[in-house]
Amino acid sequence: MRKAFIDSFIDSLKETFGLVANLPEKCFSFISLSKTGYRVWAPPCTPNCPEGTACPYELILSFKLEEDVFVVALPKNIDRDLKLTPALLIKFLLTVLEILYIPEQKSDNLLITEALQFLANQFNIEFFLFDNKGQLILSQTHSPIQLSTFTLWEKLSQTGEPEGFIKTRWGNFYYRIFTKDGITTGSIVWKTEPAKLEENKFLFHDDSFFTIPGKNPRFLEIKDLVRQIAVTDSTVLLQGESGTGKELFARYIHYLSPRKNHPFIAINCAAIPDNLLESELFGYEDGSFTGARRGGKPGKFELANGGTIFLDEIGDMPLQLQAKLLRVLENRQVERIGATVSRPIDVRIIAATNKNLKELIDAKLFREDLFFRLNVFPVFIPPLRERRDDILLLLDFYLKNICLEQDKPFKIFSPEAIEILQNYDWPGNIRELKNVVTYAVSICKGDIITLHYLPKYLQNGLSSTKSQFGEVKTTHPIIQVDQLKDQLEILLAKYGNSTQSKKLIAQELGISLATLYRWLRKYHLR
Ligand SMILES: Nc1ncnc2c1ncn2[C@@H]1O[C@H](COP(=O)(O)OP(=O)(O)OP(=O)(O)O)[C@@H](O)[C@H]1O
Repeated sequence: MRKAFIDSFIDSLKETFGLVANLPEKCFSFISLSKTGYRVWAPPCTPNCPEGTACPYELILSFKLEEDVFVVALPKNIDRDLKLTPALLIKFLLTVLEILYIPEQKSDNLLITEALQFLANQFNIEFFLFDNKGQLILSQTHSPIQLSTFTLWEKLSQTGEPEGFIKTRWGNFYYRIFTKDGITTGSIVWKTEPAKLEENKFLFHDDSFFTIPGKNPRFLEIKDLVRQIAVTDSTVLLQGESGTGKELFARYIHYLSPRKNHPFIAINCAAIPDNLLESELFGYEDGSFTGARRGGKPGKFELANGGTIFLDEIGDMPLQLQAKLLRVLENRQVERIGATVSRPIDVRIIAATNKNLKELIDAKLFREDLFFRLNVFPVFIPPLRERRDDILLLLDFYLKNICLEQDKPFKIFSPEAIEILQNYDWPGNIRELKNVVTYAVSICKGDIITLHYLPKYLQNGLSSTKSQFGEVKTTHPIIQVDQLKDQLEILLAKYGNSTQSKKLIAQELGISLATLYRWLRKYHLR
């Protein structure tokens, strides 16, 4: 058991940090084990170490397994410029905890829980580790205000998702629930310090957390299909309006494919002038044209070798290049401009377009044979207005994401703002939604994003969006009610309970005092 534990632990270290170094012999004289059999060091390990702060390691873990002593060191600057950040540590600890978290066998987790506490301390992370019944196993807090773990656990129990955010009066928390064989074994909740983008990036962008939000049944079917296609080597043609997520899906496919550790190269065929597109795609040989770089230059196809090339806006590719692309697809070889020989390539092709390729074929602007070559796996991504049930989810996703990026406390939308956003047409799809949330978060100083903080064109468009999409729904079950109640609680905490305070709250919410009293009665807040 212990051996398996250590093996998984080291595997997790490697997986998270990419590299785990073997410590030089000379270091061992400075490293001792504690009575408990392990120790975590932030070098220098002792004041006597001649290396001192010049030590090339960020962190050293030493531990004894039966008679063997293991020392694992994380180098400070490996080639990809690893920085030991709180986010990276949490990711690592989550990986380890998920593999090993067995509440009944706490002794086996001693190392990791100690390490967790040590690291939390080093990096100022506040966290709480619960067992499956909500009992606190381990915690680390710095807040002068004592956080009620009961409240935290209660909120956690209501979430229903394996990971996500909890907003409390004491700050914002991120949580992760652990399960083993489908049974909840425990959970960890940690406070998202006023997050720095770089440090928390992994939560949203790192490969191992790669996710495409969306719960609409049609969208889920597409995600399923894409997951199946991803593991094959087939060419994929992604179709959908601008901003629907074609590039995101292309990256998703690449990440899920066996090519994931090789390059993903994207090129937008519409953004590059026709005369440059050819050399960008296929490269050129030395001296093949005036101004050509000495020694020649590889094209995107060569750069993507072993990986995936994403040809965005393929409908805009000039006809003469379409012929050349067709040859690449058929022969799996590229010929640089000016070359006499072809080079073999091993590249998966994903193409995307927001145009109707059939119409372009009819207009003789797109080659039919190329279309058939590309259209091996067609994927249609629906516009946002056809999956309205995802609007709230995406708003929520971006709201949290952008608050973290901008280092701001979490905010919520007022019911009126949600009403407008929910009923808007979103011609620019998710890109537009993301921009609207970014705009609102940037200018809103309070906790609640009211109508006032939406771009003017949305504020003015209320009546037209109403008539365009029929009756505006006035309730959005669960989320809206929860949000409204939370929002009222926050404002009461902020302004107090007096009549004067309520006037201020009503003003901030843009509602009448009578409406505010009605809402307070409804949620038993007065
Ligand atoms: N399902 C989704 N969930 C969250 N964000 C998404 C989703 N789909 C797209 N996005 C975001 O929306 C923006 C636009 O996505 P993307 O660039 O992939 O769209 P596109 O269809 O390729 O657009 P275009 O045709 O204009 O190139 C990106 O910031 C992307 O991260």
